[in-house]
Amino acid sequence: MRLVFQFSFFSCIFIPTKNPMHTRIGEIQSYLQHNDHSLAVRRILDASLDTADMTLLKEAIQVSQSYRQYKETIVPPAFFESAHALLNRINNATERFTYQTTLLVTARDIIKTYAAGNFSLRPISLQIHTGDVIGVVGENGNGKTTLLRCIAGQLALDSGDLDFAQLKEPDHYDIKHHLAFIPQRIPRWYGSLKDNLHFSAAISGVTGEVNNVMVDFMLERLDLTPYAHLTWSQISSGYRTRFEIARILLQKPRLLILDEPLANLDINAQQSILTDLQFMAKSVHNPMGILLSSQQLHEVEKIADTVLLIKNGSCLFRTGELEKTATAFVVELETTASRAALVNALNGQGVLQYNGGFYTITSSALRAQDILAKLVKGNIPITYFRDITHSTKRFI
Ligand SMILES: Nc1ncnc2c1ncn2[C@@H]1O[C@H](COP(=O)(O)OP(=O)(O)OP(=O)(O)O)[C@@H](O)[C@H]1O
Repeated sequence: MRLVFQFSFFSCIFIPTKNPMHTRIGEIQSYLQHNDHSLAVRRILDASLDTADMTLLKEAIQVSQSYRQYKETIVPPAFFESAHALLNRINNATERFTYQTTLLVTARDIIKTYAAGNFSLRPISLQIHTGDVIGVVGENGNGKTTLLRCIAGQLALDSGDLDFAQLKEPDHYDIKHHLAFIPQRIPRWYGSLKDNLHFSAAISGVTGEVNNVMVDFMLERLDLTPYAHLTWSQISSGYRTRFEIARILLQKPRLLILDEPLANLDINAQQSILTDLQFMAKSVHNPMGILLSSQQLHEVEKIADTVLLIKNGSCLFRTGELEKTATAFVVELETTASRAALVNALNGQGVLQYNGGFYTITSSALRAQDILAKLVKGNIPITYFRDITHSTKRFI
């Protein structure tokens, strides 16, 4: 159990929230105030990166390294003092920052059929701007990877077109350097994790002292510092995913495409990597567009601006459209109660469907909270409840 030291100094901090960076800094202060230290440290690292100031970056690395010593113990006032002092300096350094989005890529009616096999990706269109997080969800074999590889320029299209707004008449080489693609199976590397990061940064033109600082930064940011000296075979597949994200981020891509990044991560790491990616995409100074595929649709829906549900190669729905088309309220429920008890509690105002493990309740009259109220009133034991009215889950 972690013991927490409450530092009253924070109650008197005030930073006006007139620009997006100030809003972010205000949020970080709130994390610190509410003892969400780990999240605060990750966000301090991100905010320092936004300043592109090596001195602030080094201080943020120190704050993060010192925090690691306090895990499982009392977090002392000195940690809060240095974190707060750094936040003030970041705030001053970002005084004139404004947030702008830029169009990165437009895919229009792209179609792909593999020469071998029967699979076709049907016409799919989408746009990605800096700051966007776009999730592609669907069951196995429905075309998520194919769509991502088409947009990454790795597969030749049968028809439709791909327009990279920032590139004039791009060839494969230009596209490859404009975006970063993290595949589902991460290729093996040799040597230590840290040496590989130094190398990766160097071939992207990051050299000298900046190379050292950026590698230390990424090691801290992706929680890799304790594993820095280890090799491929000495780290778990989840940490290989983190390594690959660190390696790619050192190249500062404008567009990041990740195929099933959650596949090897435990549930806590899934949540934190997704919220971290969302935060990095919306970086005030250096925003990027993110396109990712996953089968974890609830997790992706929590952080993505748009979610595309792919079924048999077609885009069945995308969030936003769902809200317009929803004609009934739908919830998902796990209970030990019998169907008869549920029907009785709902008093005929919902249609029940059992999907093996879960019930789905559809009602045109009752909103999720009304359904919940009726179930509670009917003394129905509930182990899981989720409103999926606006979720792509309705269509799976
Ligand atoms: N190179 C290829 N040649 C022929 N068929 C292929 C090729 N790559 C994929 N396919 C087929 O295309 C279909 C879609 O595959 P894809 O990998 O895009 O699906 P997915 O939704 O990403 O699946 P998963 O969740 O299992 O990764 C599958 O039926 C697959 O067998």
